Amino acid sequence: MPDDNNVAMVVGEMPEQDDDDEAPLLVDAPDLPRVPVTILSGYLGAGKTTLLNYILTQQHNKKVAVILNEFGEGSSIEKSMNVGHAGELYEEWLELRNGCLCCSVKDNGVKAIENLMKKKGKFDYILLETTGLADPGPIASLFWVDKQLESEVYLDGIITVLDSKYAQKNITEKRPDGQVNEAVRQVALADLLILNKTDLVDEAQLQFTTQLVRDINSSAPIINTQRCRVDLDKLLDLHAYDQFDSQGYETTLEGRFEQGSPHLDQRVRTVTVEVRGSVTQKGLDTLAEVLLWERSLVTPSGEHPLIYRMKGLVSVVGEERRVMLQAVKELYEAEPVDAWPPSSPRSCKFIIIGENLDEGTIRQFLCSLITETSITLP
Ligand SMILES: Nc1nc2c(ncn2[C@@H]2O[C@H](COP(=O)(O)OP(=O)(O)OP(=O)(O)O)[C@@H](O)[C@H]2O)c(=O)[nH]1
Repeated sequence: MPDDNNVAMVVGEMPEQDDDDEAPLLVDAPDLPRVPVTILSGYLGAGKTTLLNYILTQQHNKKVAVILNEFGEGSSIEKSMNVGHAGELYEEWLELRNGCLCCSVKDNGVKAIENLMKKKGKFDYILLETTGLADPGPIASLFWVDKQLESEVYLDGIITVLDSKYAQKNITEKRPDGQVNEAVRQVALADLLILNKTDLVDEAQLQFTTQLVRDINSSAPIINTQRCRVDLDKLLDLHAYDQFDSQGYETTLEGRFEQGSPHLDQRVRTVTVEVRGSVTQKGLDTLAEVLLWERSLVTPSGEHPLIYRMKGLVSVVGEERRVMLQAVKELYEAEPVDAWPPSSPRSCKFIIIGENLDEGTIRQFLCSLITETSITLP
């Protein structure tokens, strides 16, 4: 049983509903050394393998493992890879000259990687390349593991590579089933966006594509590259899932009045909200239930918001520390991080990316969870 200071560390999908009003019983997670996993996402031909090759050949003093992912794709999609040696498919670990490792994993999940680590010894970093048509959401869920399960790996972030020449076409393409297409999902879930192949477009097209991408995900930094050449410090150790992205929040705020370039599918966008005051433990539970699990919020046009990604930094009644919220689809975590600065007024900040987000509806809902001063900030 945790003591009262150890509140609020929740990870979970939709739990069995309980009738009582009790706050979740939570303990602080053990702090174990763990290996970061970066998911490399991006549409077909955007430059994911080019980025991998680039990282592997840089000086970084890290023993990096590259994993070609076929998670969630059934058993045998054969992708020829050319990391290190053109055209070969690595079923087994391949050791590169600089000590880096490559392999292709067909089993699902963290366990497969942990087993591989047992066989090959620990490495410092894992890069996981997804297939060009993969939705990174379910893959992120596999690696975003409850700290209390004491996994040896943790999700550092999702990097999405875009082809500057074709991104506009890929993003605006309508799927026959009316669903949001994969290119849009890959942009929405990114913690870092690499706008690659800038040599193939002029300044006007680059700006147009940048705006298109910003309209979907206005919190992730965008880096323009040729052949994915980018400072490794900007790619690795993002800690996107264990820190609140204050810079991303500010960027989104700055960009919010510029949103609205006329791309064809504006269903997916980013909304930022700050509400002054504190939320109760019960309010936190309601937030996850209504926004993520039941999806019971209704916009004026009768749609239900679908959250792809949510990040928050909130004040919780009775908790002296700031509480960080992280969510990917239905997976949700709330964890106290650090003390509130003494002079800083208590507030709750959110960055939300998803479908059918109506800012007014979301703001009103979040205000309804606040028990103390419910002054809405501009
Ligand atoms: N002109 C130009 N070509 C590039 C750039 N970056 C990568 N390419 C080329 O684009 C092609 C596709 O790059 P890959 O790195 O294989 O792309 P990918 O995302 O791994 O491709 P898939 O795995 O098939 O989805 C290759 O021929 C690269 O050499 C760039 O900045 N400019």
